[in-house]
Amino acid sequence: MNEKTTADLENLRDLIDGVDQQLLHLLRKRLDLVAQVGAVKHAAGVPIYAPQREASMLAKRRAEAENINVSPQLIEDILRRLMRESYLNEKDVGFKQVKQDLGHVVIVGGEGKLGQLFTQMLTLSGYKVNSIDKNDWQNADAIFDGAGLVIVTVPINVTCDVIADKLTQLPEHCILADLTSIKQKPLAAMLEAHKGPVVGLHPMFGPDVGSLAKQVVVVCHGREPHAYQWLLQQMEIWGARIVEAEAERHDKAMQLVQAMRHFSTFVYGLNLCKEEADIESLLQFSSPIYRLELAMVGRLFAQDPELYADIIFAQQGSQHAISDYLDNYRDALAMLKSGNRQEFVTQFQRVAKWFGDFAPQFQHESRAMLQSVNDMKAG
Ligand SMILES: C=C(O[C@@H]1C=C(C(=O)O)C=C[C@H]1O)C(=O)O
Repeated sequence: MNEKTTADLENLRDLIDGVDQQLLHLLRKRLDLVAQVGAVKHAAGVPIYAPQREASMLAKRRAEAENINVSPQLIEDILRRLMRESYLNEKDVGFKQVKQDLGHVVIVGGEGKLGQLFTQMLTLSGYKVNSIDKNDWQNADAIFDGAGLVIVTVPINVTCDVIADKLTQLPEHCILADLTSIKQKPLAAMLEAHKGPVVGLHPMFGPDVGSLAKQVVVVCHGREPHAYQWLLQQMEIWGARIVEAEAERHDKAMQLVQAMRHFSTFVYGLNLCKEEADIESLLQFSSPIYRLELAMVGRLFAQDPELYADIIFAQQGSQHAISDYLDNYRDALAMLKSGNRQEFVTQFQRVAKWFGDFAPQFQHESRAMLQSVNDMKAG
């Protein structure tokens, strides 16, 4: 059935179409300017992401919006979306090469998704990048000869063996780095295998990010930090935020941020599957928060089980965190079964107090996410 309309409505809609077309041309104009910014940054070696510029621009536009009775949140949302587009467009012109006299880069596991992403970013920055994978080890001597940087990005469960077995004869001044999502063991293995500069990196994002702008890379220092300072600077030019951490503290945090997180998501999915939940009808009845939750759970199962098995099984310590969770779940279930409503409220308040200011902050952040989940509905 056609949507109902009137002549007045059609007139107004024509005017709106005209405004939207103007918006489109303005967008084109903005994208062209951003492309010029990209070229200037490329020449000057300025990072793709400029947080101070963004903050001051947003503050000004919000104030101007209020003056003409436009919601400040509306202009902020639009500008943030445009800035995301900018990062992608600025990337197209490439990046300044911080280290000119490096020799080539070798990515061990370059055929993997993260390996491909780093290959792309390094190539866009003017480095010569070679890859070595499972079947190329007979050519290893030639591939590593003259290398200035070797980045290991192979599955976690073989990382330490690959380092110990294959990376003991690297050129003396070559930097050895890894991208593994745990840090203590690979870092120790790299320090043992190689006498030169060593650094542990953990990119805190998946390989499907379009740009590294605002993405976090954790850095665990190994040996001779001055020798790889340029690499951190290079990643900052890509827009990444470098967060330094002790390997032990990083691994402990990962028990919650990764192993626990992914394991509970796995169990959530397993439960839906065993309960034979009907996803179609769940979606029909879903509130935005449920839709978001289902999307977060569902996206796990669109990915590689081996990768998640690696992350979850990599650390013995994770099992403690996960079984603590089970204990808490069991206690909470006992509270429910005993009908102790008051205890639920008391515990709720305890947790709320513990979250402190983060609770309202998260409520605010998630509101924007929920609204965009709702925006995506069509038909
Ligand atoms: C265009 C720039 O690059 C990025 C994108 C911005 C934008 O789209 O307005 C603003 C700041 C930077 O994070 C810039 O630095 O001006």
